[in-house]
Amino acid sequence: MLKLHNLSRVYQTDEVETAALNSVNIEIEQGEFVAIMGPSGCGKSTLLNIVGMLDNPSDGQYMFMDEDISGYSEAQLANIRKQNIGFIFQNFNLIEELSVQENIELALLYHNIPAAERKERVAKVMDKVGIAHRAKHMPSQLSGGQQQRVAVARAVVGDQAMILADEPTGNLDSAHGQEVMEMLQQLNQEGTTIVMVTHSPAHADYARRTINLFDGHVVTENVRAA
Ligand SMILES: Nc1ncnc2c1ncn2[C@@H]1O[C@H](COP(=O)(O)OP(=O)(O)OP(=O)(O)O)[C@@H](O)[C@H]1O
Repeated sequence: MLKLHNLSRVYQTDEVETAALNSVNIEIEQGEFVAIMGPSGCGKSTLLNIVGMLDNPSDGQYMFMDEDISGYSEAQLANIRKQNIGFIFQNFNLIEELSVQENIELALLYHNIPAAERKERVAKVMDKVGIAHRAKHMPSQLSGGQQQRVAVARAVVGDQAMILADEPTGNLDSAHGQEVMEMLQQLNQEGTTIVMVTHSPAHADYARRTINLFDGHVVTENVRAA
């Protein structure tokens, strides 16, 4: 699915230079469920942002679906991203002015899908994540667990091949956190590639492989026995 080769990301501010990622080599196969762990500031979010094409590496190569996207323009990256990648964030990132249904449908507006089919897809995915009974609610009228379910629906409604989740359970109590993890597990079993940053060892256990970062380096990788 993707391959990072000697990839680095240096943040340059007035006085300091921070190497958030330092010559990282990572390969992720299609259909994998990978957890990224490590202490605060080790580069997890930076890594996820680059993998999600929201940020560019300072150095190194990024191959996505056998394409070297390292030198691609913003528009080219946006195109690949919209077709292939869904995002789930810790703070849900729903649009407050739009209903549940509209938040999910928004992800399809980039796909040139006729309105009737959009409605059908949105209805199907709302059913799947168990939020159909709240279709007309606004995000502020939902619990955190429900909001994250909407975010999961939005991430997959376009048949995205890969989901990037940045601490998806970070703002949820343990019961709702587990619900979200089970949803991700189910999507993975259906073939979606998942890359998830987490601080929770219990939630990392849902992944088949855990990549541990420290100071911008990959320090260890553990593969869970099947
Ligand atoms: N926009 C920025 N400008 C300057 N430095 C940055 C910027 N973003 C991140 N950094 C620095 O890069 C390093 C890696 O940050 P990153 O957010 O990737 O870490 P993280 O592992 O996700 O941390 P956390 O678990 O606390 O979210 C940190 O030292 C951070 O201070």
